[in-house]
Amino acid sequence: MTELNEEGGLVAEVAHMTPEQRAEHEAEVAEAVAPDREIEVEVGETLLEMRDVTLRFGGLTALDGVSFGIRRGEILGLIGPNGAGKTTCFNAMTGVYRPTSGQVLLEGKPLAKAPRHKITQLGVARTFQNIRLFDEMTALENVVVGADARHRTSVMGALLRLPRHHHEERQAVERAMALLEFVGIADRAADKAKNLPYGYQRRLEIARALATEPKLLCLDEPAAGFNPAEKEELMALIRKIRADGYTVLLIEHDMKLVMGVTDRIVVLEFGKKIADGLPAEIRENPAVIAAYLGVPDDDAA
Ligand SMILES: Nc1ncnc2c1ncn2[C@@H]1O[C@H](COP(=O)(O)OP(=O)(O)OP(=O)(O)O)[C@@H](O)[C@H]1O
Repeated sequence: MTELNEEGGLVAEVAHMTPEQRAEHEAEVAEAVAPDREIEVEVGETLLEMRDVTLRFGGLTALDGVSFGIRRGEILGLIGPNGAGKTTCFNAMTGVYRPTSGQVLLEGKPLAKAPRHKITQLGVARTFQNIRLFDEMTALENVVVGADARHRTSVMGALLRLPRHHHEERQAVERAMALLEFVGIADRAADKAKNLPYGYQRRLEIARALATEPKLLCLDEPAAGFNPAEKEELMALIRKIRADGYTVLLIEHDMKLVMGVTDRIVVLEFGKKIADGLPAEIRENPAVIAAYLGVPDDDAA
């Protein structure tokens, strides 16, 4: 695996590897990225459930009796025209907003009034439409901070530099490095987030969300501003994340990407769920076509 030397610099050995060594190395990285997460539900069972969720902002009903489940191990697309309530769904799942009525359940347990950091600990992580990184921190530090949400050592332990804290710190750095490699930006680990190219910043957001070892990873328009080649790479990364055992919920405006990468799609319109099915079914669904009528494919969602 790529390692830190004593000065904290990066020693990248990957470039000199044989194809066999590289495959073995990639398997090691994938292993480090997905340590044993304790997930109670089996693959294919409902991991997170939105149960009849209504969310009002004053007189505006952003979500209106929305019900759907996300199954463990799937890539679920959440689409709908602008203002349909997609981001509000994310916000309801991650504790930013409380449903006016209805429930969000993770592994069958209601999230109820759990605060945001608690929901992160329980296993729901997200990225944002507008990138939110610590600009002055390095890429590596951004990921280590993300992992901190799961750290067991107390602040006192850190101050006293207890051996366990030291050990955890080292583990956190190694895992963060593996995460950067996994998303394909390890070569810029030591650069400040603000100096990274835009595509790298988006990937860094994903690495940081994965650092919390989520059961569910929610990606909010991860391809915004990407060119076609970058979109292809992102699709490959999302598939790789799922292959590593994660469950993914994806909000995305680009129909080609959504249709190409998801197993199932839920469609919202004016806060209501209007369809839920396989990509091929959604593409043919008259209610969905009507919702998007007049909107060219590439601009839709
Ligand atoms: N904090 C808020 N206060 C008031 N209204 C809000 C708030 N957040 C969202 N809304 C409204 O709720 C509705 C749903 O918004 P939401 O952002 O969830 O839609 P969206 O499907 O994610 O849209 P887009 O594709 O444009 O991001 C919109 O009418 C929006 O203006």
